[in-house]
Amino acid sequence: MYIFIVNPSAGNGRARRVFSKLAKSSLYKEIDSTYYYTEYNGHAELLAKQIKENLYKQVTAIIVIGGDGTLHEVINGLENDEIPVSFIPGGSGNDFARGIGMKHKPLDILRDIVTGKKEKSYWLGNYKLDNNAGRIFVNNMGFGFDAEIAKTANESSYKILFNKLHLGTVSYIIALIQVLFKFKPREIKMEINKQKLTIPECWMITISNHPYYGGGMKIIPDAKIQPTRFPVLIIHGISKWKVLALFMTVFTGKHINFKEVKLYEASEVKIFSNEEMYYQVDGQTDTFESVVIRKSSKAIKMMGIEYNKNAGA
Ligand SMILES: Nc1ncnc2c1ncn2[C@@H]1O[C@H](COP(=O)(O)OP(=O)(O)OP(=O)(O)O)[C@@H](O)[C@H]1O
Repeated sequence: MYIFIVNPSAGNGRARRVFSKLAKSSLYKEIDSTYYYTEYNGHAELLAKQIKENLYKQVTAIIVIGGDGTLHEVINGLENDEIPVSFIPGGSGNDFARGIGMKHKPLDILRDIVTGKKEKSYWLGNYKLDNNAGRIFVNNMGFGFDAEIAKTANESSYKILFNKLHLGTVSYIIALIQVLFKFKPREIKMEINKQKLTIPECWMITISNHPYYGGGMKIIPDAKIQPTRFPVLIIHGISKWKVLALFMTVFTGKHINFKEVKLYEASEVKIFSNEEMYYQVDGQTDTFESVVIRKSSKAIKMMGIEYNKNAGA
C-alpha cells in the first residue's frame, strides 16, 4: 500500500492542488493507497511514526506531497527506517527537489514510483543540539546570519504575499537587509573532523547534503549527494557591505570566490557558541548553544527520484 502524506498548507495550497489533481488520475485509482492531510506543525512526523509502528508490513512507500519542512518531519518520524520514501514537490521553496535535480511532473513521478523505476539512495545528516535527542536533516543546517534571515522571513507578513506571487526569494532578500543592519558577528569555536578551530568574527556556517537552500540559492555549488562527507561553508571577517555583495552572487554560486568564504569537507562537525545563536534546519529555525553534526552513512531508499548529472550520487 502507498501512503500519501499531504501538507495542504505547503506552497500556499500548492501541495493540496497537486494531490487533488493526482487523485483524479486513472493511475491513482488503480493503486492500493491511502492518504493523510497534515493538520498542524509536527503532524507529519507523528503520522510517519504511527505508520512505522502500526502499518510497517503493509507499506510499499510513503509519498510526501509538500515542501521541505514536511519532508523533514516525515524523515524524522521514520528515523532512518527501511520504509521507502518518495517526494512530490508542493512547497514554496522546494530546495530538496532542486538539489537532486527533480524536474518531472507529479503524475510522471507517481508513475516512476509505482513502476519501481528510479530508485535512489540518499544520505541524510544527523544532528544533536545542546542536550536534546538526535535528529535528522534532509537538506542542510545553517548557523548564524543565514538562520536569522530565515527566521525573519518565516515570521514576516510579506512572505505569504511573495510566495503567492511565486517570488519567495524576494522575502529572503528583504529579510537579509533587515538582519544585515543588526547582526553582530562573533567568535565561534568548532571542530571539523576533530580538528579544533576558532573562527573570529563568524557570520555563518552552513552544512549541506546538496547545493541549494533558501528557495534556490546555490549556497554550496559543488555539494554532492554522497555517503561519507558533507561540505562545510564558513563566512567570517567580512564587512556588512561585502556581505551584501556576496549574497548578490549566491544564486550563481560565485560567492565561494570571496576570500572570506572558506570551504571544508567533513563527516563530523561540532560548533560551540558561548551564547544563544540561531540555527536553521531544512528551513525551520530555533536557537542553540552547541551542536554535533554527522553525515549518516546509512542510505534511505527514495523512489521515483532522478538525480541530475551534477548531483554526484
Ligand atoms: N494543516 C496545516 N496548517 C498549517 N501548517 C501546517 C499544516 N500541516 C503542516 N504544517 C506546517 O507547515 C510548515 C511548512 O511546510 P513545508 O515546509 O512543507 O511547506 P513550505 O514552507 O511551503 O515549503 P518549503 O519548505 O519547500 O519552502 C511545516 O512546518 C509544517 O509543520
